[in-house]
Amino acid sequence: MAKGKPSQAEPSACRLYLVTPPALVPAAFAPLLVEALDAGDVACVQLRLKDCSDDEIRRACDALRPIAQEREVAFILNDHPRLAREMGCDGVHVGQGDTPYRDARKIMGNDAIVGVTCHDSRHLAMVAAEDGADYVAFGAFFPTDTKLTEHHAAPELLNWWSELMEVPCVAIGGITAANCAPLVSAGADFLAVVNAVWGHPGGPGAGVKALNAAIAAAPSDWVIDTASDAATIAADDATSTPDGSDAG
Ligand SMILES: Cc1ncc(COP(=O)(O)OP(=O)(O)O)c(N)n1
Ligand SMILES: Cc1nc(C(=O)O)sc1CCOP(=O)(O)O
Ligand SMILES: [Mg+2]
Repeated sequence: MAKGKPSQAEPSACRLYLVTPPALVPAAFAPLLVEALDAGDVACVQLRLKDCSDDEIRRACDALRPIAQEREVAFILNDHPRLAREMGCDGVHVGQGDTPYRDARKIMGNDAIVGVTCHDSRHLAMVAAEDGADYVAFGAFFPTDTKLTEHHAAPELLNWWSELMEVPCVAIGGITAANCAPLVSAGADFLAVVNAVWGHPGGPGAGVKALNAAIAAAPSDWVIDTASDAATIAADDATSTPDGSDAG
């Protein structure tokens, strides 16, 4: 995953960020990961195993990390900076209840990617960016069955962030090919998905293709429909920059 911010002039600069299912059998999952990564454009893969031992995570890293890195796709481990460093991952993702960003950075070193969950909070995102995070993640944008979520983010947050900040932003939570356009148009640099790829009825390759196509087709301009207080997108030259106090 490129650490620099993609050009604002390219509406399709938004890229896919795959997050694994929370439980998997590495030998069975490896061909599915190959299928997904060979189907289209993917910037990075996050290994997100919940309720697994360190050794189970090590075994999954050994099986899956080379598949991503051989394809120049960044391999990021969720939650575990020490394991991420030990296992040669390209980065780590930490949430607000995990190892604090500054400790994760010390463990991983300056060249690694360290991303931070910021829920729907402008304040958390500003702090993470000022501390040096490589990306901030906002969510959940839509209902999801993959994880119990307490926070709900709206596309306006992505638009505000991308107008103001250089640090890339990741959108996560219930994102599908059918609903992702407003997030792309609002300025998301990456769309992080689980079920839209691993649960796609046509298989993960079809999931990646559908998301790549939806990202490419998303309108480039962002308009707020103030009458309904909902974010709507219009493919015209109008621009709007929502500005307000921190909701988070
Ligand atoms: C890209 C991305 N964004 C958010 C999360 C969620 O992290 P966290 O809040 O720590 O919750 P868990 O994923 O650890 O359950 C993420 N993993 N990745
Ligand atoms: C891991 C995770 N974090 C979220 C957050 O809001 O921080 S939502 C989420 C699950 C994303 O899975 P799916 O694409 O299947 O909805
Ligand atoms: Mg976490």
